[in-house]
Amino acid sequence: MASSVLRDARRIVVKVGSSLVTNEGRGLDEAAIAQWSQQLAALVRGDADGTPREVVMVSSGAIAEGMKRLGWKVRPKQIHELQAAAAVGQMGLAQMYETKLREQGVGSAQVLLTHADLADRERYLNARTTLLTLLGLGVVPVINENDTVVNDEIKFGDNDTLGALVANLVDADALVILTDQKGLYTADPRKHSDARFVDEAEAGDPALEAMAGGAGSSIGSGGMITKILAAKRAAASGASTVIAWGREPNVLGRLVAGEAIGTLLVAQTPKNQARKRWISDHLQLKGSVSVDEGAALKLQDEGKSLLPIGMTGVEGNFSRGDVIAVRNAQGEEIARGLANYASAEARLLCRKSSAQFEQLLGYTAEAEMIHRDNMVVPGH
Ligand SMILES: Nc1ncnc2c1ncn2[C@@H]1O[C@H](COP(=O)(O)OP(=O)(O)O)[C@@H](O)[C@H]1O
Ligand SMILES: N[C@@H](CCC(=O)OP(=O)(O)O)C(=O)O
Repeated sequence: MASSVLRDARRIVVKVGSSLVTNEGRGLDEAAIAQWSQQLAALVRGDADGTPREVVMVSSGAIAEGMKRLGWKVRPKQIHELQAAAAVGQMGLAQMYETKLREQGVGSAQVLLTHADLADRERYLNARTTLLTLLGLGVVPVINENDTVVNDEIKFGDNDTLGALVANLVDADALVILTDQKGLYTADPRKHSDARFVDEAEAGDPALEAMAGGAGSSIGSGGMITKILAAKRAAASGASTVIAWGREPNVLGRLVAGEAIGTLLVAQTPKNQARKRWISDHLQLKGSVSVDEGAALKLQDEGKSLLPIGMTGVEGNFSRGDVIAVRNAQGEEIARGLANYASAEARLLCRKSSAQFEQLLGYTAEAEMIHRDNMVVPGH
């Protein structure tokens, strides 16, 4: 089991912490970022086994790098000073990844997200679509929190949580958290010399939370507890997590080759099942669309997406990203999922082919009303 989790993963979110990226605050570790970029590029190209993988990098370090650039020795307490430091440091961070990935022949993209972006259904779908488009283009998104616009109450705060939410967002198969320890120990190894290493456990096992202490350095935030909770969150969409030492030579390449490195926290629910459960459990129905017999068959028998051409009517008021039901000609609910178009637009698109969307709406977004990845059809 253990060795196959990363080997079988096709879409991977990698998270690196501030202390690693910035050499515990001494400045961006160019050699380390070059190493990770080389490893990310190898995954994207599929160097190891001929299988290209999609990778998202979640990188911390903006505040630590900004503090260094501003000549600040002590981490400020004021939130606006932290935000200023993050804005300064993010420039260096993005530039460094861009340069190092380009040297490897791989494109990169900067994506800054907030909690509110992922809590809002429409922004969630927009972020998801953009990231999936980037991944499809073979580009590595480099993500950080958009520190400029958030305060303490609505901050992810630590990027472990952000990494897990990104794993949920893109339906990653695995989350790899690179840090300054070899993985999880039974207690903080900086304080307990007798702490034992944990090779593998179930993500979400409450016993893990008792093992984890806070951040070990003055640079990182969160410590192990946020990594344990991130693994639990990632597991909710079916992604397993590995916590490993970021300076382990070729750590990413060796993980996807099946080597057991670091601590593996295994997701208990398979990916597809987890996402579908999330769609059916967590979201309130905002409306519905009725479909003809042909569309109903495509959904129920062929597992296809719902296209507007098969829609005969739209009920209720909903926005892009809301959960809606799909009803057959008899009015029975046959599926539910995330709407790509708001109800007003959906009404215009009924019975229309995607070639007509631009003329009707003035723009084209997705060809589907509900993409099959965002849809639950009972029995499938
Ligand atoms: N049970 C534990 N096992 C390993 N490390 C732990 C544990 N509890 C607390 N830690 C601390 O967590 C630190 C890593 O978290 P953090 O400093 O936030 O790093 P990052 O910037 O990579 O997120 C380690 O250096 C370690 O001192
Ligand atoms: N977004 C901020 C803070 C993120 C942060 O400290 O996270 P981490 O070091 O991973 O615990 C930054 O880039 O500095």
